[in-house]
Amino acid sequence: MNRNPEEPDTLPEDIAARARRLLGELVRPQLRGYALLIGLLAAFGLGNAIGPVFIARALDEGIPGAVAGDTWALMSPLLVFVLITGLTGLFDFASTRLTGTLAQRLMVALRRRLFDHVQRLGIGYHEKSTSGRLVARQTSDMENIQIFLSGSLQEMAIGLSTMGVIAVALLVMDWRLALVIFAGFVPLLWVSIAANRAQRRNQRRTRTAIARVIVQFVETMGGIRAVQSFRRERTNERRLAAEDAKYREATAASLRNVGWFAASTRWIGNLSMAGVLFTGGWLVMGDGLQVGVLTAFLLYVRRFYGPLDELVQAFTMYQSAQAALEKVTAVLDAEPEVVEPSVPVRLPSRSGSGNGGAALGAGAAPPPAGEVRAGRTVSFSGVSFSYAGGETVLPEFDLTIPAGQTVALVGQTGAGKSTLVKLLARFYDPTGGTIRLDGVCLRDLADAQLRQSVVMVTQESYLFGGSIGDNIRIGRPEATDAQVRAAAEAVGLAPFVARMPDGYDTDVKKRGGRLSSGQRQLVSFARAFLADPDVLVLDEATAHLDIPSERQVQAALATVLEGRTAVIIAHRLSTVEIADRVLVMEHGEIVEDGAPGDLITAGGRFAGLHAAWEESRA
Ligand SMILES: Nc1ncnc2c1ncn2[C@@H]1O[C@H](COP(=O)(O)OP(=O)(O)OP(=O)(O)O)[C@@H](O)[C@H]1O
Repeated sequence: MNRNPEEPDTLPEDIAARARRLLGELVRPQLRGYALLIGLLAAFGLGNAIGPVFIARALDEGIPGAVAGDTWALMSPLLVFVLITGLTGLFDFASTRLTGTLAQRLMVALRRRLFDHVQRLGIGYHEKSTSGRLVARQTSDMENIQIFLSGSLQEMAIGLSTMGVIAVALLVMDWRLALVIFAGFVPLLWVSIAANRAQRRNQRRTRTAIARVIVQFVETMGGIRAVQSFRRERTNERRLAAEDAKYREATAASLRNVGWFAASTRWIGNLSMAGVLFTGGWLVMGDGLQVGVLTAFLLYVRRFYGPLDELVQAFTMYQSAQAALEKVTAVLDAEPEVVEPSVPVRLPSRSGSGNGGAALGAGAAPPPAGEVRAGRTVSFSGVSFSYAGGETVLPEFDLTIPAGQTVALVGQTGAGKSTLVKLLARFYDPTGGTIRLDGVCLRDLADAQLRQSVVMVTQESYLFGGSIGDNIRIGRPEATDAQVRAAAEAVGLAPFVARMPDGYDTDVKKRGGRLSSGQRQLVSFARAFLADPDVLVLDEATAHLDIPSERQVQAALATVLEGRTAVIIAHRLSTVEIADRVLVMEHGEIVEDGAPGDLITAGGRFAGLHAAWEESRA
């Protein structure tokens, strides 16, 4: 399996075989349709090929018969010819329609499969692989496969079946002339094999080159603000031009190959024609071959080599589609780094109130003294971690966070705070050791239960197209409007929504572009609160908020964090004030652990950080 998320330009050796297997899997559910298609194409090829037999009959028997007064002798083969060509047209229509339908179905299945798979690939894959490459797979590569399946494949099948039927007809009519034509096959085969090899190489290069062009485009558009702010336009233009040049080069090589292939096949066809005329003329003179048979032969030779031009085109598209399918296969072969267990373990049911969203604005009753009402116990035992191929970020460490506790993680940039919470949300699995939730290893939990139990809010605050209400409801799709409003009120989003033209129905526009980054952050807060998880992770989640908004969120946090376990990463120490416990991290290790007041009194690193923060506020 290809585990390299970068999906290198040099694909694994057996990729062609794997792509064929994938195609087989996609074709299997529609085998009947394909069988019917083969029947229609064979009928079309037969009809197409059999016509000249009746023209020969009209010439050799019909005209002499008509001259002798028997008009029917000429009419009957012509009528059959008209009937056969009419039927052939029907077969052509039916096979074209069916090809289109089958191609569409296959493409939809492939597109869905790719989309579903890519969505499920781990964060590790997406952090390393550029989204532009995946866009190339879903657009340009898919388009190439589609063009081949819905057009070129049919041309190829018709061309080949016509040639097959004609070959038989030629043998029946005159085997000596037929052999002259077949002799052309030897150089034709040699040329085809050579062109096939070169074309496969060229098309793989072309696919890679176009993907790079798309990557450039997607990255530029994704970071358009940074591009314009730092005047990167020229640099990006130069980069795109360089990628375009590579694409041009790859395409030119492919076209050169098609050019010489087409020219060689045509020349071979013309040589065959000359050979048939020469041998046929000689046979007419010396062996009594009828002129009508020779005429039919010449018509056949034209029909025999006629589809070759289309075959050359179809063959180019075939190679392009094959290269595209290989690229798609490589993505489909990438395995999720975080694997769901085949037999998941369920978390024990939570003590106290369930996930009813009781905290949302309603103000939950405090737990009886000494009892933790809800939340889950989080434990790290002998956990170590390093990103793929990288240095150790977290050396072996142990940590237990009792249910219901709010822990603040502080430490310098790069200390490993985000890495620790990414492990807790199981975006990655630890390199060593075990992380447990109420004693159950995260690896043993069903994905759905894990995502329900641990929710992470980051400073990214990604909003999807749709209304503010839709975006909050992502936290819990079945939530009522009242619950959505309660969540918004809890985090201080409600006054802002009230000022929007359509309230909760206001469209947030692309990626929430209509909202300020602070407002987007409040929406993702509301979303997380509505989700009502057992464990809430806030990674710099208040970074974009102004001081009043942050205060408001903090006031809400006191209510919302109650009854659940929370891990908060914050550079602004104001957030730490609501924590029961502070962990100071340095180089992936926990160097201080205690209640905020105790740590300040102890005068260690946290006390230093706190003093500096107090000073900055003064
Ligand atoms: N996806 C990744 N691939 C490889 N290395 C990574 C990745 N993400 C983080 N790192 C590395 O892991 C180390 C810890 O990073 P992490 O983001 O956990 O730090 P942090 O304490 O959260 O920093 P900050 O406060 O700046 O957010 C850093 O050295 C960083 O370079």
